[in-house]
Amino acid sequence: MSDFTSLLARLSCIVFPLVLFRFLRGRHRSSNALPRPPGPKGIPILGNLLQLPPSRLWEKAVEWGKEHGDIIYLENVGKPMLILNSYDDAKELLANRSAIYSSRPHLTMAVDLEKWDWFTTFVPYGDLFRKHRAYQNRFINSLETLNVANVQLSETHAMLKGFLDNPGDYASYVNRLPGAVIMMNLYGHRVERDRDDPFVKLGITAVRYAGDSEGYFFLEFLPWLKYIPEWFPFVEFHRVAKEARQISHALRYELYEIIKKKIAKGSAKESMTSLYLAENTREDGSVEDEADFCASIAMLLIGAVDTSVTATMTFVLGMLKNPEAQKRAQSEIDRVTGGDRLPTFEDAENLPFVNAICEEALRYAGITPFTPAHLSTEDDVYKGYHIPAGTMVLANTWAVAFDADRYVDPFAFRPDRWLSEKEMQKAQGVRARDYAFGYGRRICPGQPWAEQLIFIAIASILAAFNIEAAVDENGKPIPPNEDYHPSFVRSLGPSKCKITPRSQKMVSLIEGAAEAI
Ligand code: HEM
Repeated sequence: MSDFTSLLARLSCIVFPLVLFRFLRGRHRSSNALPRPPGPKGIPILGNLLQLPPSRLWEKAVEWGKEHGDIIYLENVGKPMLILNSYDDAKELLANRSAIYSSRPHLTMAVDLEKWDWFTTFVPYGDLFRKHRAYQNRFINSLETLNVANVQLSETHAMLKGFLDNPGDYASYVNRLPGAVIMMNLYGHRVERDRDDPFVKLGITAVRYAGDSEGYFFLEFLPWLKYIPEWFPFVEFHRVAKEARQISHALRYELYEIIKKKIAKGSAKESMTSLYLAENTREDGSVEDEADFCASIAMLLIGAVDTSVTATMTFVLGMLKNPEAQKRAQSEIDRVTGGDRLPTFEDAENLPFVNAICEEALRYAGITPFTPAHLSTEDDVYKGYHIPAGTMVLANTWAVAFDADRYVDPFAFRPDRWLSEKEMQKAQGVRARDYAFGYGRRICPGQPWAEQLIFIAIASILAAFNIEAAVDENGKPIPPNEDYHPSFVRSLGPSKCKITPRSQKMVSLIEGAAEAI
């Protein structure tokens, strides 16, 4: 955001009478009600708007929590916002009371200007949301429909081959994996091994644009600013919105149209799209409910394309931070596979420590530090506080994941925490998978797909490779990269490390598996 726009935003709200009117009306109403939950004191009219940091609000909320408690109430230009720093509150409001906490706020930048209105994450609770869910659940929650496991396994083997051929570039193979699987599931589209796929790239770009739209939060509180004409000097958001609109349209329709033609020629592989078209193409060639179907599957691409990458990159980081855990997991795998085959999904139940590593990667990664905002649709009372209808509610997953009252040494990568009865008692049985995927009716529909992929990716890497810190010119280990990019979906770049096959046997197993793809 340019300084000018920011200044304009702040000044104009002081003179804008409608805002003043809303503020006065809000104050009058609240005087008769129960108190709002505690939170940092704001200033007249703007409320807490100027206290919101440009990024890492989740960390600021932890700081506020020390003074105000786990439930933090803010008001930004009269718009109520609630941050929930504890798991119990998030579960109570967003899951147990999900009948009234399952909508989404209307976002000026993302929805009005960038036209991500078809993103499931931005769709308010109602018929359209239910329709998206029905399409998504049919294929992604019942993984057998498209034989997802086979695709996940063979693309994991392609990743191992990449590690073998080009270990220094391991991050690019980790990045490729979920995109390759989901493209095959959704569209029957094969992502080439050694080339950037334009559609996966489109998906990643879309996540970036949609995530970055948060940076224009002033538009959410001063939505009339969107009417500033495009030619107005120094107004950057219109340019960004224009780019995003093109990406939004391309993502929703372009690949779908290509696949539709392939299907008509009989040259496409079975996928969510081919099954849908087979069932829903009318005699005149038109397709039932096409626009919403396109939207709900393109959203699955968005959901899948980078979230599991952060978990797998965090796993590599974890192995560099905790080499003992790596050795222990490898011995566990060798006991189950005999060291002469690659792991399969059926091995999962016999690999508790590997599962604990997956869980720790999910916790440590803090992939979505805030659950995307839920919106309350009715007035509510909680713990003696009044929560007005229309409150934007953010569950602070980052605060829960690194809560020292729940987890011993939360900033250490310690998979054994999930296997210790004593530590699980302290954690009150709350596992990373209980909060990493959100809550209630909006819970992530891709959870089973993601957990399965993360397991097979991590188990396979552990079975086949040793991951060690690289050393500098003085022979000292180079510290791993822990610098997560702080966005709506956190991401982590590669560390300088050595990735070497554990045995000649593993080399030939990987070569053989890769040839079979
Ligand atoms: C480790 C991987 C993943 C994590 C941590 C994750 C996390 C989340 C979270 C926190 C939400 C918001 C839930 C809420 O508002 O309460 C969400 C929503 C969503 N996720 Fe995921 N996700 C992951 C993988 C996936 C995958 C693989 C897919 C698709 C195959 C997917 C598709 C979606 C969709 C469509 C939504 C929107 C749901 C809605 O607004 O109702 N996600 N995810």
